[in-house]
Amino acid sequence: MIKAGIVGATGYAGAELARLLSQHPQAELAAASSVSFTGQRLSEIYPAYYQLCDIVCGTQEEAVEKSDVVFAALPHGLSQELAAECFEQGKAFIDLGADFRLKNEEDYQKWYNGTFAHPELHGQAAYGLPELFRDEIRGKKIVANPGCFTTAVPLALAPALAGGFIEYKGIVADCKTGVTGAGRGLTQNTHFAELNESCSAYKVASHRHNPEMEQSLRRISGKDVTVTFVPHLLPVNRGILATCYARLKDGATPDEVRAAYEKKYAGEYFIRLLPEGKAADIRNVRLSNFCDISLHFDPHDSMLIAISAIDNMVKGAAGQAVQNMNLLFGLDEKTGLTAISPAF
Ligand SMILES: NC(=O)C1=CN([C@@H]2O[C@H](COP(=O)(O)OP(=O)(O)OC[C@H]3O[C@@H](n4cnc5c(N)ncnc54)[C@H](OP(=O)(O)O)[C@@H]3O)[C@@H](O)[C@H]2O)C=CC1
Ligand SMILES: CC(=O)N[C@@H](CCC(=O)OP(=O)(O)O)C(=O)O
Repeated sequence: MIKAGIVGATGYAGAELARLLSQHPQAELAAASSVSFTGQRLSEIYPAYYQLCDIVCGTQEEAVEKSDVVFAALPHGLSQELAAECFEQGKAFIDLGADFRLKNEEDYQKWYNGTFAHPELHGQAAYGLPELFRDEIRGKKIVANPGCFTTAVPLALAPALAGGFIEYKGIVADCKTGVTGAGRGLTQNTHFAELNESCSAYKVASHRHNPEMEQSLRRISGKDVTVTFVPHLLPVNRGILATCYARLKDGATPDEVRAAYEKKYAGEYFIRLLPEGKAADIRNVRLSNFCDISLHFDPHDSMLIAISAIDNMVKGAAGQAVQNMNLLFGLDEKTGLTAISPAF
């Protein structure tokens, strides 16, 4: 059994990891850490886990010591020293935060107001989006788990961009998210009365996931891709819906675009390319590690509209982190992640 530890286990992403790891047939939750709840059981904080995941929260140091793989589910900026400690001790490290996602330090400074404390570790870190960058993940000790929007948008656009079927400028990603993406702490925007029965845009064209999604799309296409990205907050707990608009190049046909998606995602268990006429829907991926993608074409304006849906807490965070753990430890990627969504 792989011994897994979660640092920041009491937050939403950490708690979701605890849920998935407690059901994993080849891993055990060996440690969970918290600053605010040290000494308390995770099931005291999240009663759904009563008698199923009663682990007592300890310190960060204990989590490292007891684990083969350490998951960090901490606010941005707190993972670099922890990664260095794990690396020194030969432990695998999977960061759910953003400290290792951006390859360019200037981008990291601009969007996260931080520096690369251990530049050599950034060189070692793999970007953990297996369906696009699987080969770089195998054999690594540090994995930067992507953010939720930065999973949904690149998966929706990658085959069209890599195949050269769409213009790489002028792409628009209009995204909706569930409120758990904001974490457990309460803010005015996530207050029930402010959120319920509404839907609002935030960080319009100024969200930190913008450079991250462009980084992935540039890597897979070799082009200087730009994306106009606008996130919106929905009054639901879970889910990301990414509606991506891109202009088709002259001569590109819907059939060949669809064929490129079929080819790229053939054999990708977690990607479900929906049949023509269906639209991706967050309800159908809820609590699962699947990413549903639907393709639509607007002939009068020569547009591709690629829509992806994921559960932000699973494929957008904890599920993908477990998928990366499976890859690092040579397990079948699907291990512990085959749950399907409830039908309604
Ligand atoms: N929610 C989501 O959909 C996604 C989240 N992520 C990423 O996962 C990470 C965690 O997010 P999320 O769970 O939503 O956030 P939460 O705010 O819900 O949880 C944050 C966790 O970090 C701990 N923590 C806070 N401050 C400190 C500190 N100074 N030192 C040590 N521990 C601290 C808290 O624990 P305690 O107070 O008990 O110590 C808590 O367990 C973030 O980097 C986020 O970007 C990534 C993808 C999606
Ligand atoms: C609703 C909400 O606030 N969502 C978060 C995204 C959470 C996430 O996936 O991203 P990180 O890991 O980069 O934090 C946001 O827009 O900042």
